[in-house]
Amino acid sequence: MNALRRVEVEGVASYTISIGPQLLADGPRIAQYVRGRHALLVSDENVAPLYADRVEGALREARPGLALTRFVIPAGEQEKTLVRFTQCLDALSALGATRDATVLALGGGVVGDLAGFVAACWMRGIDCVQLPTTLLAMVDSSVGGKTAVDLPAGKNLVGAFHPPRAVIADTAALRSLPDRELRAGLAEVVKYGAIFDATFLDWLEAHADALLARDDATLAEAIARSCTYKAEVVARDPYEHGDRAMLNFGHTFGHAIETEQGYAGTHGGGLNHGEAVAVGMVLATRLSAALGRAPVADAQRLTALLQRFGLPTTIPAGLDAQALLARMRLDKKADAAGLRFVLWDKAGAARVVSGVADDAVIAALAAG
Ligand SMILES: NC(=O)c1ccc[n+]([C@@H]2O[C@H](COP(=O)([O-])OP(=O)(O)OC[C@H]3O[C@@H](n4cnc5c(N)ncnc54)[C@H](O)[C@@H]3O)[C@@H](O)[C@H]2O)c1
Ligand SMILES: O=C(O)C(=O)C[C@@H](O)[C@H](O)[C@H](O)COP(=O)(O)O
Ligand SMILES: [Zn+2]
Repeated sequence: MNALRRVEVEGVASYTISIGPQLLADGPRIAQYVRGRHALLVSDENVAPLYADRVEGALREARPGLALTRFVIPAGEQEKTLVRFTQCLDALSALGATRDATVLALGGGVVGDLAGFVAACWMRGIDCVQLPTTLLAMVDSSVGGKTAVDLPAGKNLVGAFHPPRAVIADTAALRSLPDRELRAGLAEVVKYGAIFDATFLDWLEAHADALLARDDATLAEAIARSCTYKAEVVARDPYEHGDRAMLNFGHTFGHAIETEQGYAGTHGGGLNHGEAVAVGMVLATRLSAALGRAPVADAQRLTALLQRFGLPTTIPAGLDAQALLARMRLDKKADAAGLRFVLWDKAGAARVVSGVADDAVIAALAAG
């Protein structure tokens, strides 16, 4: 079934997530969210050759006279930087973008986070339409308004909450996605089952083969269900003062791994975000079990599902436990009292826990 699906994100700045095939060629659908006379399409060097002409052509046809330019970065996590942020602002200046301008983020989470942050800052905030092209971006990064760039010291350390004007996920774009990136997206999909709904884990186990085979209807269902989980918690807690922090399950460990690897990611021989989160979820379940939470059987089930999706579940060789712990001190959940972790009570239930002893964290890391 290839019908259009819509998920609404409620709240002060409510918006619609549209999910379906060929939406990047749907000029009127995209144009309805472009208010002014200026638009900047931000993309990367893998995605732009595949889809930028299609989006721009459709948009120009739907909106003759629109001043539309393109800013393209090299692909990869190492490009989610303040340098690219500044260059992107320069592109808006060159365009003469006014306050009703729109940034179009065409790509994965790297492009989405960077472009969203640019939109948050230009003239103190302009519209951003997210056009996610990776599974990870469709199920997670395009939704919720977290925008950021990385610093050498830590992931997403500079950013803003800036909800998108709309999210338009063209599921046909997933056909060109490398297998490794599909699997990375599945890590964040598994996360929703782990923290919110054990029956979603049942569904993922039952549909693992169809997801890996990129069955259109199954992928669309996984995207819509993931967006629904995220939309609910983001509507309740847009600025992460409370249970939105559950979405950080596996991320304290995962971000430390990404940072310690210098954001090498897919393009530099390291773990990408989804892979690092997969390892991080396994470490978080181990830490949870050591602290008397999370039945061992549930932890084994989660690990098995991640492995079935071809995701790593152990820390890459050569990373030092003390160095990773030091990285975690700049995690955004940490406060004056120290580190806070999203720990697991059981499949489908998690909570934020303060005061976790360093020794317990080191022990979880040392077990691999
Ligand atoms: N803001 C949030 O809430 C949030 C949530 C999760 C992740 N993130 C961030 O998202 C980033 C990871 O995003 P990602 O996994 O999408 O990685 P990514 O943006 O690096 O994309 C992965 C790779 O796939 C390529 N690609 C993208 N779409 C393609 C397509 N359709 N066909 C062929 N190639 C394609 C890209 O060029 C890149 O090489 C990280 O920086 C992470 O911190 C943010
Ligand atoms: O939307 C959220 O909230 C998330 O935590 C989603 C995460 O998957 C994502 O990686 C996010 O960027 C992490 O946020 P951070 O605040 O830890 O940088
Ligand atoms: Zn994430």
